[in-house]
Amino acid sequence: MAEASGTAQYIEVRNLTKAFDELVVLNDISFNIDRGELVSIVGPTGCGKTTFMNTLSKLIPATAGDIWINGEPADPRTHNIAYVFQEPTSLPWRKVRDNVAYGMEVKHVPQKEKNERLDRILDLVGLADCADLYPNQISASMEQRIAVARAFATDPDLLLMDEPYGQLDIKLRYYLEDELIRLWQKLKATVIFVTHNIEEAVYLAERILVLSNKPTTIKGDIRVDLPRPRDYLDPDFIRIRKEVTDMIRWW
Ligand SMILES: Nc1ncnc2c1ncn2[C@@H]1O[C@H](COP(=O)(O)OP(=O)(O)OP(=O)(O)O)[C@@H](O)[C@H]1O
Repeated sequence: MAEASGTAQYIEVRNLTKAFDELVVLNDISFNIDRGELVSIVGPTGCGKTTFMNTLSKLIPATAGDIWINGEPADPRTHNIAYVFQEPTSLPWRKVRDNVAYGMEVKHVPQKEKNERLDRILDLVGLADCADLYPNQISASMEQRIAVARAFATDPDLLLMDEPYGQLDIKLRYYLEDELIRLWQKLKATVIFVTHNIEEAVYLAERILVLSNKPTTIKGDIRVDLPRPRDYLDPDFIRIRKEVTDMIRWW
């Protein structure tokens, strides 16, 4: 039986450390996230953002420390931690609809509920019209929407997104960022979103965690209290972007 954490925090990362032999990448990282928060992680190149997400998702074991969800140590057998990678990850032999449904099948969501959620999500992400196409018949941005839709459809306890729009051109990225906000607001997911792009972090997040160089710790925890939809030219937007940039810059 899991030991209760004794606090009201939804997500608690406690003293997380990850080393590859002598190389300490994550160095005793602790922070909390409220239920339904959208938190962005930014940091210098190679500081360990992907290692951080892989450790949180339990794809790789932590050297020390742990992540707690709702007062229990995170466990992929009992918690639903969804992960959207930078590269599209659709199954080429499945139609768009069946690709989006895949996560729910793995989680054994009952048929009726699965179909209801599927219709809603396909609609929300604008994939309803191409639901019967195969991944090789749609664009890269559409494929990335499959991954995002698939993750949201499972109603995750925690949704991890590792630069999901990093490879897309800027216009598509803006469009998909707005779509992500819509999904997050409607489906009330708790999201950690990693990005290289400070502007994207300020546009999306309610809070930004700024990572240091290796051995990596949290250098800043910045609240982004701006109305939505956000305006890149709003002086407050520019101020926060500068604050984050100044924390990361090494030049
Ligand atoms: N499996 C591994 N074995 C050894 N070292 C690793 C392994 N995975 C990552 N590293 C090292 O950990 C450090 C962080 O890598 P990681 O890919 O997590 O950084 P990142 O911040 O995501 O990088 P980028 O900014 O390029 O996306 C790097 O120095 C990398 O070489």
